[in-house]
Amino acid sequence: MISNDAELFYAKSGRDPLRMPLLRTDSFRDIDYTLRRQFNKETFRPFQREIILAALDGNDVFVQAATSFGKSLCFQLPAVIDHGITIVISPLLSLMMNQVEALRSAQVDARTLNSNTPLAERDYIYQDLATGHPLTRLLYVTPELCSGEHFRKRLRLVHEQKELARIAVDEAHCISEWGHDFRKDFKRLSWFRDTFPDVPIMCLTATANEKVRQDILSTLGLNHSQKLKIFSTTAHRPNLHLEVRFTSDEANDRFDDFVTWLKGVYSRRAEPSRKSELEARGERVDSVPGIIYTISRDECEMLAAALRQDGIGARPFHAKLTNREKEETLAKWIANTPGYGIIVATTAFGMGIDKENVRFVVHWRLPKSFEGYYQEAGRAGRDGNASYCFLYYSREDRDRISQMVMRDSGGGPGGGTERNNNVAARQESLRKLVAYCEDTGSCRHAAICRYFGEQAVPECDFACDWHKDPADLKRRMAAGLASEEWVSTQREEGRYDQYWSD
Ligand SMILES: Nc1ncnc2c1ncn2[C@@H]1O[C@H](COP(=O)(O)OP(=O)(O)OP(=O)(O)O)[C@@H](O)[C@H]1O
Repeated sequence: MISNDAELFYAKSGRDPLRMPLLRTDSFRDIDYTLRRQFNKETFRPFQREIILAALDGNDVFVQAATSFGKSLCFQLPAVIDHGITIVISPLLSLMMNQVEALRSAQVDARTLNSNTPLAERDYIYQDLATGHPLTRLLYVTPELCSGEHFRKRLRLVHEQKELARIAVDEAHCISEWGHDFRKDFKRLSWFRDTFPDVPIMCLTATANEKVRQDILSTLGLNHSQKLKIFSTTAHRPNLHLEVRFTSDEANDRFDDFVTWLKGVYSRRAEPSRKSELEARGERVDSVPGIIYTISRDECEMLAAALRQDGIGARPFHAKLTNREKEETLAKWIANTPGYGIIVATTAFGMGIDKENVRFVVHWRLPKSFEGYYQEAGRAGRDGNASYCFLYYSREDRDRISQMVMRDSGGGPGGGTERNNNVAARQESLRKLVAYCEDTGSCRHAAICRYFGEQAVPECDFACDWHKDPADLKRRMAAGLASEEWVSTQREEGRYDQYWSD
């Protein structure tokens, strides 16, 4: 039964009452006011307004947008305005926790239900859902939890009361077996559309090619939706300066090269005019927030220790540290605490990290996928200021990483179409990343946009190594890499069969 007020609202807004749970009043639809009051932001970024209005109009929405675009706001703001609860499905506990903390400090009743949730909080959330009229506005959950009958029963109850406002699937590329981060449990999210055909779904990702996008839409049952709105914006991040640095096992010069670069940055920051500008912003001359991605725990620990010995504040971050150690490192890094300028991380530290002033991201080794490279580099420059992303590439690493990708996928094809598709997709993604590294004839930004299926060539204001000096790029590659002949002899002798444990 829909109240008169609500009927009036629907008549005014043109929204279909059967399509959406009840709403509050018209005044709550002042999205600019909510942006300022609740989210403490002055203006929408390009396309955020359109996406939010499409969601508030009860549409299913697919959002593909660059890293740091501000995708979270696109479901968080409607969740604050709409009546009922929004369920946010997210693959990473750290990502959920960061978002919940930020929302709670903005006075939004957001919670998370996952394997780490304390018992008392878990009980509270289940009781809140059991009322059918939950007070929680956003509930962050893992895809695994959504498969459990206990949780599903509670959601049915909430839905019967017309209080299930929306399902938001963050990092939606994890749904697709054609994607780099495929998670089996994301496939089971088809349950939502099957069970609640009237509840809108929003899915968001920074890394989907056409095949992945189609897979996401069909898995979630959105491909035949009459009310689907697709927003696809460029992957281009113009403020990131992209560079490949070539090396080899024999040269083994990453450490010296990096330290020389970093000390050069420190001395430029120490110049009088720059120094006073930095100090006015509360920044230190000899500390630049950054992330170095390594491929293994051992390398991560050793590199952080070596940098500290050189007087550079660097801390390791990997899956084997205790939760307490990880939380402390992250908090101190975010607060720009002396000694915590650089995080040396394995890929356990990736999606969703949202520190605005990260000035560089270095890939110490070749990442395992193109998407992983883009996601991780995307942690840099989230405040829009110029930031550096460089990747150390060697052909020996290329062969080792290929071995690792084969090993991760169980040695190759065999074991079901889904798995075979994923193995093939991951190998293809790595192949394209290798081609990107060895390409000395085109803009890095253009190559990234091409990878994600964009036709238009983005503008690059000398923000990549090719645009800066194409001849130097060619020269550096020729001088820096081991020859294919050498690498293939070594490979035949099994020299690259050993790989790292991550
Ligand atoms: N309209 C806005 N005005 C100012 N800041 C904004 C606005 N929208 C979002 N932000 C900020 O931009 C940052 C990035 O947002 P968010 O974490 O949602 O990015 P994202 O698109 O999910 O990126 P990624 O895919 O890289 O994780 C956050 O710090 C967020 O608070």
